[in-house]
Amino acid sequence: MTPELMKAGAKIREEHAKSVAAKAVSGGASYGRVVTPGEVDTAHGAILYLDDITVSFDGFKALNALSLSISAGELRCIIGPNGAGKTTMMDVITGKTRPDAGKAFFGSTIDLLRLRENQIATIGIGRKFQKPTVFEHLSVFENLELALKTDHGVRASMLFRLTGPQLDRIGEILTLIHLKDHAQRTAGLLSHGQKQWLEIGMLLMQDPKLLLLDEPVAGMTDEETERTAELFLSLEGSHSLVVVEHDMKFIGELTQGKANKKVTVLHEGSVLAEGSLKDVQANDKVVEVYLGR
Ligand SMILES: Nc1ncnc2c1ncn2[C@@H]1O[C@H](COP(=O)(O)OP(=O)(O)OP(=O)(O)O)[C@@H](O)[C@H]1O
Repeated sequence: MTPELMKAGAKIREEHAKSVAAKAVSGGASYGRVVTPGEVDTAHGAILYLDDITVSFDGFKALNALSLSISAGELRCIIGPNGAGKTTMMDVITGKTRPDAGKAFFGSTIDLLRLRENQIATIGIGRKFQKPTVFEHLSVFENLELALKTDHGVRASMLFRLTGPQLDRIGEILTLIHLKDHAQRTAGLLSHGQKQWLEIGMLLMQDPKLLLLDEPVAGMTDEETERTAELFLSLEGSHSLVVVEHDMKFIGELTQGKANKKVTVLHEGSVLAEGSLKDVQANDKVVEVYLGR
């Protein structure tokens, strides 16, 4: 494929993402401001805004009037005991589960509840599930390359050739995820932690604004966990991150030195407490339902 055709393809994809987001734009939230369709409007500070979200399964409320706001560039840790509703919350944000009630906005104008799951994946929300899902038989490099092609057809993917900037981008991501020296290695031969990093790299190739990370360090060694904390801290600011985790040492590493960094505790489908790690750890209700177990 020629660079011109690739550019044209990229433009079509960009237009598609814009039109998808434009369809979901709410007039009310942005009243009085000019908003470019497809742009994530964070002028009010929030990149993600959940308001009064309720999800019921056969009458049981997995989410119970959950409200949460994540600022643009923020790294928010979410903790909570098993069954607190963390996965269900991620499912609502990514369109996998429809809530019975409430609002969910990406920026102040994109109404997530008006979009389908595949549409949400194109507007800048990347989700990493707990288990790594890399292509084991391909090399690390090929996995990252493939992440660029996800919205190409089969034929276009076969003819796909990387441009200089795309090669540079893969190089940057390889460095970021500590896999520069393993670029040609078969992904299946990587350690569990390296596979997790590779999958995070694949998400980053798609340039998401918001990253949702579900228990990213489960099964990692201490050293891998520390390096993952460094990676996330390096993304903070340029990306917004929501990290669901049980590993309190990891949460400590992510919040270290920043007393005002917020940690949210979910319990029975709602926010039980929110504040610095020190504050939530000292909160009696939190100790009772979670940390004290
Ligand atoms: N599809 C479903 N049908 C019925 N109940 C469900 C369904 N999905 C989740 N639940 C219930 O909703 C509650 C919240 O589940 P969820 O998986 O969101 O919790 P979680 O905080 O992610 O837990 P964990 O830390 O164990 O992953 C649980 O009681 C769970 O059993």
